[in-house]
Amino acid sequence: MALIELDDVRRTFTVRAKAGRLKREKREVRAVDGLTFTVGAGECVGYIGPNGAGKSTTIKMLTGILVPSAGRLRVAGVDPARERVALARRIGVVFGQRTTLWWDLPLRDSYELARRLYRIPEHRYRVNLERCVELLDLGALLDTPVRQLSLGQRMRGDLAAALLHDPAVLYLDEPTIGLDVVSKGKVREFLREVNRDRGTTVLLTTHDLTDIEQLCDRVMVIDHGRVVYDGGLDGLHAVGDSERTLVVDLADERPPIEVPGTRVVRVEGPRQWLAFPAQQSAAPVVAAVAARYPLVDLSVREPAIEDVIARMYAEVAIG
Ligand SMILES: Nc1ncnc2c1ncn2[C@@H]1O[C@H](COP(=O)(O)OP(=O)(O)OP(=O)(O)O)[C@@H](O)[C@H]1O
Repeated sequence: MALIELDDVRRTFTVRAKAGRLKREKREVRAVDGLTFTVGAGECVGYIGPNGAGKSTTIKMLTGILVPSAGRLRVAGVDPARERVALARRIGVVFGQRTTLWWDLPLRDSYELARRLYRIPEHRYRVNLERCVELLDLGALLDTPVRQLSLGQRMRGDLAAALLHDPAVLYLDEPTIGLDVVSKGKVREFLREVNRDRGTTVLLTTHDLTDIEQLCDRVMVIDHGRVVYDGGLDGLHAVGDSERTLVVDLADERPPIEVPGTRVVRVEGPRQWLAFPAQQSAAPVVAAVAARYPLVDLSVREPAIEDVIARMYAEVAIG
């Protein structure tokens, strides 16, 4: 069942740009330019793209904050802009950059307010709160005012607040931004649990590609308001022509070695770096090196997803 459905959704903004000393001209910006896709129940989808690609505009339309200029949009069967109250019961939203919690209130009171706002049945509220408190390690923080929480603690508090009413869909906008490695790990672990065990559908916007690697089976890349890639991470490597690297420690220093299907990209003493296409298995390359040269050690390095996407953006810009 599709929980998020977009059919040729568009959103334009009219901006006034300076044209000469006194004149101002109206110009149309196509922030979202014909998006058509669906997200099925239980999926965790990474929604990524360069700055200004149209990600926030999409999320704002999905939360009913912005009305599309054209096209059809449904979230859990609801038209977001027309049925905002019904939608609020079905979605949870977490913005890494700002909190939905009451700044001066202890976490506990913010949650109590959410209970009343969403009219969450007492029993369900208690079960959900207990679960979030345990998984997010919030027990010692419940009586602390939000303004006294660290960024990582506040983010964990926000995640709990977004899930108390059992939403079917969770939108996450940069949920790990500014967090240290340990806090990022905790947030990701929790999100994995929410997606896998509760079956909550997740749409995740992030510039941190480790979030995507660790959480999402499907990635959508958007640029200039259009989908330019929709598929798995592996496929993204193929589209971006990415390369893996075999790092070999030879028994002695040599000029760049010659192995079919690879090229030496770096030499440092007896260590050489051989690049080969990411979709290709490393096994034949390893076998070919071992058959021709005396080896001490070797390892394979995966391509950085950042590089893959940068290449893809470059291709899109050129094409
Ligand atoms: N309220 C607005 N008025 C005019 N133009 C807007 C408005 N909101 C967004 N835009 C324009 O629409 C385009 C898409 O913006 P959007 O914020 O959706 O991108 P984004 O992918 O979320 O970028 P980022 O990664 O920087 O957050 C940009 O060109 C932006 O300048």
